[in-house]
Amino acid sequence: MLTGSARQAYRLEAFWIKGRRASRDRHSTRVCGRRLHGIYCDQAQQIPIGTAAGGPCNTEKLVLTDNLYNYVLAHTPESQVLGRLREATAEQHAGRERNQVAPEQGRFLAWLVEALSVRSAIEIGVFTGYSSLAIALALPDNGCLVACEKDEHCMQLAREYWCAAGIRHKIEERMGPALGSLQALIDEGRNSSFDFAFLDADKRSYKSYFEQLLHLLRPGGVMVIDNVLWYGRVADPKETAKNTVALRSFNDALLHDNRVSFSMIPVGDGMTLCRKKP
Ligand SMILES: C[S@@+](CC[C@H](N)C(=O)[O-])C[C@H]1O[C@@H](n2cnc3c(N)ncnc32)[C@H](O)[C@@H]1O
Repeated sequence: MLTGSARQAYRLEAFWIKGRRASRDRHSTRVCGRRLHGIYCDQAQQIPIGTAAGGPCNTEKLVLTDNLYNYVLAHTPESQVLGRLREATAEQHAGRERNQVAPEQGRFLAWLVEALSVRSAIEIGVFTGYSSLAIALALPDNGCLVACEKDEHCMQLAREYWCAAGIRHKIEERMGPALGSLQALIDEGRNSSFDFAFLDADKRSYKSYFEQLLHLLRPGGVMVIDNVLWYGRVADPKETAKNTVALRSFNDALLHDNRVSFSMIPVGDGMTLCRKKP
């Protein structure tokens, strides 16, 4: 039984559950069945590396049923202000609330920020500010989140809740197309100054954002990239929409990128955690 904001979140996330289930089913049969990528090399250690798709994959796979997802939500702490923002987004941006990260993803981001002792963070794609708020609440009082967004309309709700949560002073807004905002940060000499980045904007620009964020992250810094499974479509060759193709290409390119180590996690719509190698 869910209460209050968790129940609301559960309703909002119903489609995520479907997307994730489809993704898992397709992923398991496709990925376990054949080798998807060639051998590449971990330059740090000069060890040839294949992918986990190369051999048998008999590990028991967990199907995230509605009941189980309900259980996950019931064990996902969410502050009241985050719950209220979720409800306000559903009311004021009805039909677009799926843009928000799921509650367990917000919690995961906040936990990473705490665990990695992040002081300076950057987010690409704010929408109504749910993930920004989760990150900023987890930052120390003198921490900073640079929040990049182009849509002034959705930022109004974000600002309202950042103020309500008492974390407005931690947020530096960068309004406008994010490629320009990131280039401005690079030009201002903020290279290698960020501990943490969260990428959640237009999918076709992910490769460009990734390159810019690599400049801005310090060595050892961590970047989290959202929607890497794109409702399971990345694993379905019949899906040829531009966003799907872009995400597939982004995921493939990472396999050969020796500047980072990474791990793809099937949480929400899929998140990849990347660490810039020192
Ligand atoms: C998926 S939503 C972000 C959701 C947010 N991270 C959350 O959890 O609430 C993507 C956002 O990226 C923004 N966006 C898309 N293209 C952009 C661009 N070129 N520059 C800046 N923001 C962009 C959209 O306006 C939208 O608000």
